[in-house]
Amino acid sequence: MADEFDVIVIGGGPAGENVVDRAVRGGLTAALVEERLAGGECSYWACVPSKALLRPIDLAAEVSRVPGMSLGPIDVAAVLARRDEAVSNYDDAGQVRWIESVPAELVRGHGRLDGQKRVRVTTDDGERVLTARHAVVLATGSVPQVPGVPGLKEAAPWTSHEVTAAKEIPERLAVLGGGVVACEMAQAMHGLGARETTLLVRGGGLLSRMEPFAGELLAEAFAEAGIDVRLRTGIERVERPEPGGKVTVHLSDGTLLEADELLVATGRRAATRDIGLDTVGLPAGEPVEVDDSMRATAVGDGWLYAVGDVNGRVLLTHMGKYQARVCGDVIAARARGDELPAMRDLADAYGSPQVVFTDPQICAVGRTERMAREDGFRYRVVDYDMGAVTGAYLLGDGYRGKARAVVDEDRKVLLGVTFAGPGAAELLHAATIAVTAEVPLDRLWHAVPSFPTVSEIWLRLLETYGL
Ligand SMILES: Cc1cc2nc3c(=O)[nH]c(=O)nc-3n(C[C@H](O)[C@H](O)[C@H](O)COP(=O)(O)OP(=O)(O)OC[C@H]3O[C@@H](n4cnc5c(N)ncnc54)[C@H](O)[C@@H]3O)c2cc1C
Ligand SMILES: NC(=O)c1ccc[n+]([C@@H]2O[C@H](COP(=O)([O-])OP(=O)(O)OC[C@H]3O[C@@H](n4cnc5c(N)ncnc54)[C@H](O)[C@@H]3O)[C@@H](O)[C@H]2O)c1
Repeated sequence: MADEFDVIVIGGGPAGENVVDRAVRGGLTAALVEERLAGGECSYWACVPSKALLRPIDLAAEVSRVPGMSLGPIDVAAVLARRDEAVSNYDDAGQVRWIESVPAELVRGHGRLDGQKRVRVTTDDGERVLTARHAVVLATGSVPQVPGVPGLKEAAPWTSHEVTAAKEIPERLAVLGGGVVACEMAQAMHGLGARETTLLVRGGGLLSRMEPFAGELLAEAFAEAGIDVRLRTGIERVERPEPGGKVTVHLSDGTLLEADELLVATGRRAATRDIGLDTVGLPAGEPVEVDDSMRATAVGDGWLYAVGDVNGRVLLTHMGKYQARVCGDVIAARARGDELPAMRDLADAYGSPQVVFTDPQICAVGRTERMAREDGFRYRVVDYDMGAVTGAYLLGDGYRGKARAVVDEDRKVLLGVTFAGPGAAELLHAATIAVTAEVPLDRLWHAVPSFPTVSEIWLRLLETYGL
């Protein structure tokens, strides 16, 4: 049986869902193919559960900084129950209702491209072939990457999938990696009761894509909390004789580390190994390269698009959703015969905003100093101690934080901003607006921050710059 739709989207995560929404708003019909749960990795095994696990730890840290306030021990069972509620108990009925309301058709099963504008879906009942009048969109996301260290795969370590869905907190947790998943989940597990948490970090610092001071502040906070961060430490071999039993990790310095669980957080790869890319002349297993309208650059006739993690541009939900809005609008405009729809992905090029939800929070948008240098800008760096702002002092004793602005000296606009400090997440969008809208600094000077908020950091940064 062949079914025809204007647009077929493979992958029902945040990116895929948003393409469907925009394409249908643009007057098209759409099918969404999903093999697991509608809502994707983000809703069930990534953003949502990880933040549900981190929130009580963040709050406990806030309370501990205010004299006269104290919290009892965290009720771990209640935290895990709230996490389960946040992921709708791994039930996607709410998402399905939303998809139906768009309206779009949800096709449950594994989708594969089958040549131009065709998608073959393996369903529980057999197979269904869908054809697209205008476009097929790949939104299959990404999967955890597990390095080929001897014994590692056989040890069946946790990845982000298992740690975000944890039913129990391991007593001793070893974490491989020093990126975002490693830092967030190490702090979550430690805060929820892991007695020994050890980060094994290949490089010289945490969060290496951020400004170096961000990782340093976080490492200090980890050390104070008793999380053992071992920099420049690789792993050579892993042993786990009993499935689910004790893990022994052989480290590059010749020592051994024993743990009850090992979390591998060493990055992700595009989920493109088994989606029929070969049928349209693309290499399986690689991200699908796209232009700024999200069209796959290597496929003729402009019918194939890719949004979200699968295109490898930026592995963040909000950026995948933004790309999806661009993509849905572009497909609808092209279907109407508009050859040059105005909608284009501009934000990725500025540098996408990101919040790492640790305590301290690490928030950044645009270019770091290193990126500004590598991209050939004539720039100046402006730093300020966030703890010296009255609003930060009032949030709690011992507030430690740092802000950095990277200024384009030729155009007098911001190239990037980083805030590292407790409760900094909500500061970030102001920075995103200033960077993306390229607000001139002498104009930004007139955006007066309220006293006594941490936002006064903006005033201090501009004063330090010389305004
Ligand atoms: C632990 C963790 C925490 C994170 N926290 C944040 C955060 O706080 N903020 C943030 O912005 N980002 C965060 N991210 C990143 C974020 O999860 C991803 O960027 C986001 O999920 C990407 O969305 P997507 O729609 O591209 O893919 P996904 O969410 O991965 O969805 C892809 C969907 O496609 C389906 N699929 C795949 N192949 C097929 C196929 N062949 N047929 C049918 N269906 C298929 C999958 O089942 C899945 O449902 C986090 C990631 C991790 C691992
Ligand atoms: N709050 C958020 O925004 C958030 C939270 C979690 C994840 N994410 C997204 O998910 C993506 C994946 O996160 P991640 O932490 O897995 O990846 P990452 O790229 O942030 O970090 C990977 C880490 O693993 C290390 N590594 C890589 N290969 C290794 C190897 N063979 N041996 C030892 N160490 C190795 C890297 O040096 C790095 O420290 C990120 O790109 C991020 O954008 C975002």
